[in-house]
This record gives sequence, structure tokens and C-alpha cells, in this order.
Amino acid sequence: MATTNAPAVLVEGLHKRYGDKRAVDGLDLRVEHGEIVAVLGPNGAGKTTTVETLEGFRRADAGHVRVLGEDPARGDRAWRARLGVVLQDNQDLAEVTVAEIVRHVAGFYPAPRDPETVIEEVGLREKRSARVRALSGGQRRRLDVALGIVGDPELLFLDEPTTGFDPQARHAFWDLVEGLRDEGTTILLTTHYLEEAERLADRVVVVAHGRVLADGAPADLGGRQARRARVRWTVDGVGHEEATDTPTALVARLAAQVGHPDGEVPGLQVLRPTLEDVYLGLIGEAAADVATDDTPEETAR
Ligand SMILES: Nc1ncnc2c1ncn2[C@@H]1O[C@H](COP(=O)(O)OP(=O)(O)OP(=O)(O)O)[C@@H](O)[C@H]1O
Repeated sequence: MATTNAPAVLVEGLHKRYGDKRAVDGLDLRVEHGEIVAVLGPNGAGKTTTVETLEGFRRADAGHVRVLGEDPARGDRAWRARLGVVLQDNQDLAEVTVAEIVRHVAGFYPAPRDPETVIEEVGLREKRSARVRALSGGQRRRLDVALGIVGDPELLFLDEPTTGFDPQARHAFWDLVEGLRDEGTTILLTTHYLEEAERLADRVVVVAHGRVLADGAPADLGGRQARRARVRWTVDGVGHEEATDTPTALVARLAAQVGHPDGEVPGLQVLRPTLEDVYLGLIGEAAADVATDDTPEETAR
């Protein structure tokens, strides 16, 4: 067991190639115990390759990797039992029922959660006797989540967990993840949903071309809080906009100058860059850098 203050996940200088494709290219990552970290990045950024290396399913070409104090390439059964894994694609389980497979998987773990409670938590109670092949895509994904958490893991990997969920199921899943966090579970999640990262993550790591572009709390990633606000308003139906570091002062001035008798400023909006704005800016800059980078690998395609 890891008894030191070592982080739950430590990755330094991870490299992984497929042929001449550099899928992961010097990636660093640290996840502290009890933290939820979201890894964001475009398709092909290297997220799944990284996560599957941490899970012990792929071998790194180079780099230092420790997961719950162990090298995943050497992780034994006891180490694996401390992990929960929700993969992007799961093997076919078509003919078994939901309750059967959750009970079955629980049997692999020394101290599993109660299978019926887990089925309920992921919202599959009414489907507990349904065969897996009869589940919808979103229900199937919920079953994947159930199988990932039934072992009561210390560290849970969620690879795009809510793909295919309807909005209600997504919100229910977020509540579930927050409940796990409150119980002390450490969670590393990949997602394409910025709203999901913003809601769940203590820290967001943006990855592109196998490298980390930015790492920070969702609220101030990429200096988000330090960015200027844009204030919009209308006068006689004509829109105005001004960028400012002091939006409160500007709004007070507008209220005095162009506000209605009750002080209201028509069409008033104060806009800060969203996490999505910051994310798209980072990814755009990285794409521009690659376009001007004439390494043989990039020009060969
Ligand atoms: N088994 C493989 N063989 C060859 N190339 C691979 C293999 N797995 C991944 N790749 C390539 O490595 C790169 C990184 O893929 P990876 O699946 O890690 O990206 P990702 O960030 O998880 O993408 P997505 O958001 O689409 O899931 C991609 O260019 C992909 O085509």
C-alpha cells in the first residue's frame, strides 16, 4: 500500500509512439489523493493512450509512471483491485443481465460496494433484469460506470464517461461522481464536455499533440480570471461594447450616463471568457505551432 505522501498518479516525461506517430510526447501529470482531475484535448491528443498506460493496459516507451505508488507495467492483482476503470469501449456482454454482470464483477474485488446499490446509483434499477444487448447506448454507458465503481476503488479512471448520456442522465452522473469524491475517491477523467470539466474537476489539464498545454483550476485556467471583461449595452437600440479591467466601475458610469430613471442599463451584459473560450484558444495556438513546425513526422502526412 502507498503509505507516503506520494500523489495518486505521477507521470513524468511519458512517451508513446505507434510506428512513427508520436501519440504521447513528453507528458507530465500529477493527481493528488482525493482530487478530481479532468484531461481535456482534441481527438487524437493522446488522452486515452495516457490513461491506458496508467491502467497498465499499454506500455510506455519512456517516462516515469507511478499509480498508487506502483509502476503500472508491474502492477499485481492487489494493486489492480484498488483501481476502477471505465474504458471508452467495453467488451461484449450481450447475453448476461445487468444485475448478473454487476454481481459477477463485484466478485473480483476484496471489498466491493453492494451491487444492487450501485445499479440504483447509476439509474439502472428498472433495467436490472434486462440483458445487456437490450440496453440503449446511454444505459450501456451507465453499466460501464457501474462496473467501474462496484469494486469501491481508491482511484477511478473515467474515459469519456458521459458520451451518449441525455442531459438528465449526465446531471445524475455528475451527482454520483461528486458523491464518490466526497467519500474520498480520487478520479481522473477524460472528457470532451467543458461543462463537465467545469462542474466536476478540481483541476483541468489540457493536452494536445501528446503534451500538456495548460494545467490549472477551471476558474483560472490560462489566466482566465485575469482576462479583461467585455461589457455590452445598448443606447437607442444601437449596441455598444467595451473591454475593461474594471467592469464594475464601467457599469456604474453607464448607469449614471445612459441608464433609465430606475438605473437599469438597456441590454447590459458583462462577459468573461468561458472555459470553452480559453480551451479553444489554447488548442488553436497549439495547432498553429504544429503547422509551422517542420518535423519529419508532421510533414510526412
Ligand atoms: N493502437 C494504435 N495504433 C496506432 N495508432 C494509435 C493507436 N491508438 C492510438 N493511436 C493514435 O495515437 C494518437 C493518440 O490517440 P488517443 O486515442 O490516445 O487520443 P485521444 O486523445 O484519446 O483521442 P479521442 O479524444 O479521439 O478519444 C492518435 O493519433 C491515434 O490515431
